Amino acid sequence: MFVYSIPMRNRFRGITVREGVLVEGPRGWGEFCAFLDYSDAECVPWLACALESATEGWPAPVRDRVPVNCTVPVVSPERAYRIVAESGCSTAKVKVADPGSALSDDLDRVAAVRDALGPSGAVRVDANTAWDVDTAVRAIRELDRAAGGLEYVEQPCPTIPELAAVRRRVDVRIAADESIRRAEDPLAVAVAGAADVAVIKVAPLGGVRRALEVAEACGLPCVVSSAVETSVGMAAGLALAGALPELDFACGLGTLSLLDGDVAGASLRPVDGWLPVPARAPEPDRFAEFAAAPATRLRWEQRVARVTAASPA
Ligand SMILES: O=C(O)CCC(=O)C1=CC=C[C@@H](O)[C@@H]1C(=O)O
Ligand SMILES: [Mg+2]
Repeated sequence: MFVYSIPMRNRFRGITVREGVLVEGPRGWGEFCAFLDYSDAECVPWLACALESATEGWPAPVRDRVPVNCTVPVVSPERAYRIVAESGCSTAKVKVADPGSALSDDLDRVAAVRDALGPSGAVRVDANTAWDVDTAVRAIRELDRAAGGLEYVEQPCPTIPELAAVRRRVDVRIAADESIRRAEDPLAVAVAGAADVAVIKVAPLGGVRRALEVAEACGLPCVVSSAVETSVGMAAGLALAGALPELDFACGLGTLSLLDGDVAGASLRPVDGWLPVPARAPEPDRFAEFAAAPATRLRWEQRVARVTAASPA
């Protein structure tokens, strides 16, 4: 079991360092990297995903490469422009509604992203549950204008009824993310008519097979998105995107660019907006450069032991 610690190039999801555990099994390597604010119970599917990669392997893919969006953190318009221009992607997801920035900052950021993409690119935004219904309706209309049209808005509000209420009042697609990955019942979203798109993440949903079941059962077009893993964990996200019967949207699997390093020399970085679907995770042959400090290693070893104890036999 390896415990890694990698600095991030930009603050994203409230963190500036990415930590996690690499586990090896008969089918190769898996990554367990649930964010530190997750409870042991919430970590159970994340560990199951890592163990699936290491011990079972993945279902056969139906495609050999997938389109990828670039991900724009809460950065200046100038930096946002450079991130998109350098990414080679034709779709960009922009983080908005961060507590530390105003709507005007978000409007400037999405306008710069549109400038970098040109008129044919796709712009999506992610509010991570930050707004109430009225604020969401107002912000979405302004962001839609500033972006020259939005592909979709991800999780504008915290609850399914709020998503449904916003969806009735705006002309932009609504994507559900937290309502799927942190929900007791990931399928409630579709039942409530609360979203047009389902964001599916392989680790929080418990692995490729479980995520494929959720995708099929929710009956919505799906977007595969990462949890900001290293290339080891990213491979499982690519295996999911590779095995989905339909792939309607570019995948949020370009997040290695958010990390200032990678445990694998064969890094899964998009080329011209595409990533290959790998048969197994790349070897973490650069792990030694990112080995976590002893106290961090012990904390993660103890977390893995607790989550293993909390996992069904
Ligand atoms: O989907 C993407 O473009 C990248 C992944 C991404 O946006 C996220 C990863 C993990 C947690 C969140 O910060 C965020 C999300 O909400 O989708
Ligand atoms: Mg999201």
